[in-house]
Amino acid sequence: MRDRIGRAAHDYFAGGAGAEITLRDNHAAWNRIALAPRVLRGVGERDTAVTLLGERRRHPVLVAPMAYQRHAHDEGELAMARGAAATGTPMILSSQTTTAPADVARAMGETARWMQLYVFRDRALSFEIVEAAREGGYEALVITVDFPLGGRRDREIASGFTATHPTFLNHGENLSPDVRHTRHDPDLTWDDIAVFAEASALPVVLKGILHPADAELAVQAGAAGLVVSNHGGRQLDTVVSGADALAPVIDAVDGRADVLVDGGVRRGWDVAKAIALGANGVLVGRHALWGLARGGAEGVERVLSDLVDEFDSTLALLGCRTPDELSRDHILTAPWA
Ligand SMILES: Cc1cc2nc3c(=O)[nH]c(=O)nc-3n(C[C@H](O)[C@H](O)[C@H](O)COP(=O)(O)O)c2cc1C
Ligand SMILES: CCCCC(=O)C(=O)O
Repeated sequence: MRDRIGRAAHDYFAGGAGAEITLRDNHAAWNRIALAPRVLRGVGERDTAVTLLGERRRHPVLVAPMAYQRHAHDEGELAMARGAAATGTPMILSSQTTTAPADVARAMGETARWMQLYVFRDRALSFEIVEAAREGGYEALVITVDFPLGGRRDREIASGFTATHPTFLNHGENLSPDVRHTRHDPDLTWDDIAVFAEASALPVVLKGILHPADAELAVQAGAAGLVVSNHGGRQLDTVVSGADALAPVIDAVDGRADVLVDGGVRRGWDVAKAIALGANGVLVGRHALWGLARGGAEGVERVLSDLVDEFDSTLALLGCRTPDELSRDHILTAPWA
């Protein structure tokens, strides 16, 4: 993959903060959960559909927002969108998209798309994103709240990735790490959320919650959903994984908002564990990105359809016909953990 996309882009995509302890733990944490199947429950007829933000979806998987996708594949976000749409997978488009939101919306067709929002010091830039979300028929605004500034990413610093494909917001300049990591508004607070909710007239999802007390504040701020996430281990090293942070957040939210989770999700049973713990949906980041880099739209489609198929067969093997039938009764702390 390094040969295909170049070392700097590879290290930007693959890397995490610091010594990447959290990055490694994100997937390992799912493996510390053991499954406890039930048998003889008649699982011949199954349906993977779930309800997310009040809408019925074919399955609980979404594509996570990821910046600069043309650095992974020439067709970038367009190919990601086509692969996602082919599998009925909602895509969350990054603020740092290298394809116009309107073009991505067309490629998604009937499949849902959500827009991710970074709040920059230059608020006008952020309102451009909100406007594009409305115009492109995006169904939710995902405000990322774990990025007051960029994390210290040793691998990225060493290989010096500069984003050279123009993004929809930067009108021409290259995005060096210094620019990328200092445009964000570090003074953002809970009070600002309502402004964007109002401007977009869309349901707001807050992405990057790990602490149950923040989950409570998110509900109070009117969030329709939240994403339990450590940003793919890219922000602060040694923070807790999404898998481990999930249950306390679900308990704090207590059904008042949808809860999604991400970080290290690669297998159908990872998805099943998230749903069994009480999540409504799961975001997939790098796993989809490597599909894109390997094979464009077809590569994305393969990765996502395999993941959903594997989730479906996991349901059967756990004795469930629908995601609703998954519960904490199906999970244990792994004896090997
Ligand atoms: C290359 C890359 C770029 C990302 N860009 C964004 C972004 O623009 N906005 C955002 O909210 N999260 C961004 N993220 C974080 C992802 O949305 C997601 O939280 C994380 O990748 C999930 O972990 P996983 O890659 O292990 O699935 C990015 C992640 C990666 C790997
Ligand atoms: C300004 C950087 C946005 C991309 C991002 O969120 C990431 O690299 O993790």
